[in-house]
Amino acid sequence: MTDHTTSAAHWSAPLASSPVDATVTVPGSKSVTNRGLVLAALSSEPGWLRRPLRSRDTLLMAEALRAMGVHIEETVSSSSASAGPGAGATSAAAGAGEAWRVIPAGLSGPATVDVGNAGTVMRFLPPVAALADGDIRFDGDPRSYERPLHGVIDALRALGARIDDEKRGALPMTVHGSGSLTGGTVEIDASSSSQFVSALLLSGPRFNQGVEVRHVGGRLPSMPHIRMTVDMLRLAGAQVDAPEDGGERDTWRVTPGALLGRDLTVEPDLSNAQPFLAAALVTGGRVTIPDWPKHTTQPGDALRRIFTEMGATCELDERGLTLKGNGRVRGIDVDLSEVGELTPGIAAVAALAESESVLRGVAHLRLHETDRLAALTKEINGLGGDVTETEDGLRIRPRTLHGGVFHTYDDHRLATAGALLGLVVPDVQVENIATTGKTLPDFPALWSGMLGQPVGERA
Ligand SMILES: O=C(O)C1=C[C@@H](OP(=O)(O)O)[C@@H](O)[C@H](O)C1
Ligand SMILES: C=C(OP(=O)(O)O)C(=O)O
Repeated sequence: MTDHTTSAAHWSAPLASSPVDATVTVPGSKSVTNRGLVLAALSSEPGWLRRPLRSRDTLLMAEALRAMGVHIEETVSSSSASAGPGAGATSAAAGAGEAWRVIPAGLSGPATVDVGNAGTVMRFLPPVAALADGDIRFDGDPRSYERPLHGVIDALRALGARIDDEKRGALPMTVHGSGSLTGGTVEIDASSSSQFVSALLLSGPRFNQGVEVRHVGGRLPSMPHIRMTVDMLRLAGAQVDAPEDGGERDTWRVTPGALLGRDLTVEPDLSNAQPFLAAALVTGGRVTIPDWPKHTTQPGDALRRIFTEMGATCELDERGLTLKGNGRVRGIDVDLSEVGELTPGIAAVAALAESESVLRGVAHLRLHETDRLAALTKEINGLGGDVTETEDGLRIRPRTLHGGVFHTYDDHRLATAGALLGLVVPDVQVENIATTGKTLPDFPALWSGMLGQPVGERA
């Protein structure tokens, strides 16, 4: 966690005056949208992405692919957020009917890619760049220089790519694409990010020999995200052998072959549904998220189990997922390795619980948007909490919290965690709420809408 002193305006988190009762339509999944864009760009024919997420991370992905020659046509509605038909009903930017048409073209440089602080862009695109004809320069936010990338760089070199990485294993760097990549078998240590594996698999069908990726090293985090990669590759026509099909442990094989243009509708982002569901849990209210998929590889689906253990009841039916709270929140002892991106939101709920929580298996969060373990500890304790960092997670003990500034370190999930605390703790000021735009466009309006407040009243 770097010391953060930007003077971005503070946002007065609205306090819930009564139990939340709302239906909240959340925008599309970041992880599905960015995989969908990459696969469509590598296809042999045009495809559609319907209800894509339009947020900083996905717009950076689209812009980067355009810079390499891909055509992406957008149908965008005029308003970015609107209050729903009644108090407490609200919908988001990526409304139904919006779509991106992706028309692949010969990938070429020279081009520059701004990765921002998007793990999916900085990891998924270097293999794409290796397939381009020309130099592709990668740069991004200062934090992107600190996030691990060595697994992708070393693997691409082993598979035949030429890369100049001035800082060795990190951004900024230039991939000298030669129009094709040999491919083959490669060993990587992906214990710092599952995105290393996903990155190599996504472009694998286009490598001359395909790719076999073997993870060697500590525990691989975020396995559902790797399953998402495998599922989406198969949907696009790729042949993939994965460990869950009885294959070798920690080994994936992608056969070379053409990818097909698809018409894909993006699921709502279940991890971004988290603050809204948590709002129902901590206020003893009720929130429904429409279009919650019956089957999904998104890690956010684990919220049904985790929040139930923390005291909620969850019901999945034709209206979507409805979570009800009863006004009491239990602590939890849980391994979050598979669903690391849910940690900030769970930590915020745990800080409001009646009993102790232990969150385990998430040491790799120290290398996310910020050092999330240090940031959560400092900020929750800054509001009077009792959080200690463990080797691989957090221990959170019940304490009565008070108001104050909740710093967010350019981390969207820190910002939504602060908003949640401010729902029940008076006078919480969240620093730089706009950072939520990394994956969740216009969060303040969605939050106000959930509370039945006129949009923008508190923003
Ligand atoms: O592939 C993906 O879409 C993601 C994988 C995970 O990354 P890590 O394995 O680096 O945690 C997750 O935390 C991130 O938000 C999205
Ligand atoms: C870790 C996250 O993002 P990224 O895709 O930048 O890794 C996240 O969204 O929680």
